[in-house]
Amino acid sequence: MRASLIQIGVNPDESIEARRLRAASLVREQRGADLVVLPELWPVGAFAYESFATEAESLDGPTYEAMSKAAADAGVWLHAGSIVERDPDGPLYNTSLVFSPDGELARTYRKIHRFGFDQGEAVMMGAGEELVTVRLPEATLGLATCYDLRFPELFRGLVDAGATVLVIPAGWPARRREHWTLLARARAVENQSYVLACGTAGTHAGVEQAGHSIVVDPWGEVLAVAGPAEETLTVDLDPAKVTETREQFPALKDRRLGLPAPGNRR
Ligand SMILES: NC(=O)CCC(=O)C(=O)O
Repeated sequence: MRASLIQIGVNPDESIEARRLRAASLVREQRGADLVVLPELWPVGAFAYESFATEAESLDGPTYEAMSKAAADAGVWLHAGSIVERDPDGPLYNTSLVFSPDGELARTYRKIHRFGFDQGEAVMMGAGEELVTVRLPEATLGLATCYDLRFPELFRGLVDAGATVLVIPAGWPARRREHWTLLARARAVENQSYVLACGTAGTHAGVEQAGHSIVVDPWGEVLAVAGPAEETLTVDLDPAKVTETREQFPALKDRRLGLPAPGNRR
């Protein structure tokens, strides 16, 4: 199973429309891959809070249009990263779009953990409430977005729902790059799953992006890692390796769920 992660640059000198066209063309170049992944909020920029409301799109908006066509032209499964979704009946959401190779919108995922504490995304967007997996012929994707990476219980839920490849689009800042790499490997090891973590390059809203998109196998080996600049990583995954790892080192079977709260035992 061939996966391509497009670590696109998000910079203020490029318009959103120009970036959409460029992203679509980069996706088309990945013909021959099974799965292509773009990062979080690449049209507007994950930290461009002041543009969230004006650039919000409906689920059939311009990013949908461009990515649906690109997926169909390339004949790939496309995790098109996320958009600022305008729900006509509710708040904005940070919503990922996954297309099948015929360009159909197969699944959407609204980011569950919003970043910013008491500002930015955390106050401007609604929180997703639903775990999302996507069945591909070779693997089951478990979806998460950026800050979600810090919440291991989300990934356990995805694994319990059958995920074998955890896909994490992000707009992660350079100043916490070590966290990004460490957490991506931790999620792979503890869940005995592939991790495809795709970040952005460039600097927007004054926040330098980490880049360093990373692909980790179910044993925690780093298969590929990008540099800080725009780059596409292409990696061959072996779906059987998930089953092998889980059988040969069956730690997931040793979980102890439902233990009582701490008592007063000495
Ligand atoms: N866009 C994000 O979710 C940023 C997350 C982040 O910067 C962090 O967890 O650190």
